[in-house]
Amino acid sequence: MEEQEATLPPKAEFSEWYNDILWRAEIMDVRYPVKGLYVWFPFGFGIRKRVYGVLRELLDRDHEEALFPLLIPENEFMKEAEHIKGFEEEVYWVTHGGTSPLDVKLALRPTSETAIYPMYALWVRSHADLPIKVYQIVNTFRYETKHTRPLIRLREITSFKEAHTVHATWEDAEKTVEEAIALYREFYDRMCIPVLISKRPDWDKFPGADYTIAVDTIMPDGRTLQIGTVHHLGDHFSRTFSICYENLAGEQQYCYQTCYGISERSIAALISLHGDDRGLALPAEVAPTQVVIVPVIMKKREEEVLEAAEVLKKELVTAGYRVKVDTRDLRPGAKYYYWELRGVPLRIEIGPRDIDNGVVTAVTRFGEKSTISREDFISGVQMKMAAMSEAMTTRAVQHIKDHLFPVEDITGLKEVITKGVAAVHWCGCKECADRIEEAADASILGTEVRSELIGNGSGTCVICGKPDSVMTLVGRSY
Ligand SMILES: Nc1ncnc2c1ncn2[C@@H]1O[C@H](COS(=O)(=O)NC(=O)[C@@H](N)CS)[C@@H](O)[C@H]1O
Repeated sequence: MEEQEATLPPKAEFSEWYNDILWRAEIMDVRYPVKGLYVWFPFGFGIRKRVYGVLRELLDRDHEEALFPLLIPENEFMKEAEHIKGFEEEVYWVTHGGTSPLDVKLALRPTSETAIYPMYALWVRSHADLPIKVYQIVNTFRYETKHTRPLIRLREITSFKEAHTVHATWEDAEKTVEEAIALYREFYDRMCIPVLISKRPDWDKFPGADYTIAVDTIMPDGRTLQIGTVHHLGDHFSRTFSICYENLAGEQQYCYQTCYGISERSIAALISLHGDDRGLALPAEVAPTQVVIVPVIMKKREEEVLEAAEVLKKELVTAGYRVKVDTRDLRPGAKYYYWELRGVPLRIEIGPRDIDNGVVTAVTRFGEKSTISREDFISGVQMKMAAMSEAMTTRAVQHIKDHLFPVEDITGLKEVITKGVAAVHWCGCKECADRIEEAADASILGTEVRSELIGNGSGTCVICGKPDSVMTLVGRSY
């Protein structure tokens, strides 16, 4: 990569900041010659690898990972009416093999229900085969016509984790929906990303689902980003694809299903929520480099300092950290900038005076400087890392609080909607929803909000004044 220029735009100019940081922190190369397709630089891929490593760790507790084909024959894709309606404008088709036209055209999976469920019909014979809890992490393709944006709105979704489960009863599927929500909460807690979980309005649920629970966060510019969804599919797909089992009475019983997905939007949120004017700030768990050691070179004792730095590195590596010693021939300030831009949580400086005093200097990514005594070095680093993640979570929660506005009338709604998410009471009827969305030039995000930041009490509808109206989030989204 050519040398990075001096500075990032301020994060307040979020769109410029976001595009710039993807380049300067070597996350995404957006120069690939197909709209909506982008290249993962090695450093960015290192973040993805660790973020999805956490996701796999959580899923592997009680799911199995599998892998289904990319290409879906038209006859299977076209089986479920609502699903088709929802995706027919977005699906890519393969029509030729070489120069020969295919007798059956093949869809590039936009999501894999219609690839997986014909196979589930073969896998489920009896009650004993249930539940199935399988996921895959693949690329999927959606011909998005809205503004594409790296990590946020792609035409090739490169990191699409999709779980597809099969159950004997509607209630078993509902229980799995709740478990999936809990898993997503735990995953985003580990990313230090606060989430707003709500039930999407019926007109915005996944095509073919009974209902959709969405996981949203609020980006620096106040717009929301949907960073996960959990769908209860009822028996819509099992009837379409004949996924059934013989029940105790010997009758054919249709199964009940769920599916839930996360994409690289999780990484867009990680970058956007924690980054600042100096660059990325990454939770230690997913930082490609967790500690950078910068030796303070003084000519007369250079060898001694470099040796001390290598000893510190060895101790950190033994303790399980990902460490770099920066011995490049650069001014210290240029080194600090380089590693801060890449979100390294902790910098250790070691010079002759530190050696003489038996300490090292520790500087967190947020600029807190302190000394750690040499004998407590590892435990000192461990405490700093934990404090950093705490600080990240606290800052991100404050950001959500600062962009969440309970309002009681349309005037209030119009005032706050450019700043963030409004919480209003809505009676649940479509007419009032249309009036809310029109007045705010924003969308109803969801009801049944599960967040300690929002009360769930009922109130009077912001449009028609009907009492017992429900707490509802309204916002502008990516
Ligand atoms: N074009 C896109 N680019 C990046 N991420 C996307 C895109 N479209 C959807 N996503 C993400 O993928 C998640 C799952 O997509 S979805 O359509 O809501 N749900 C499904 O496809 C279901 N089959 C569950 S896997 C969404 O919550 C959203 O975070």
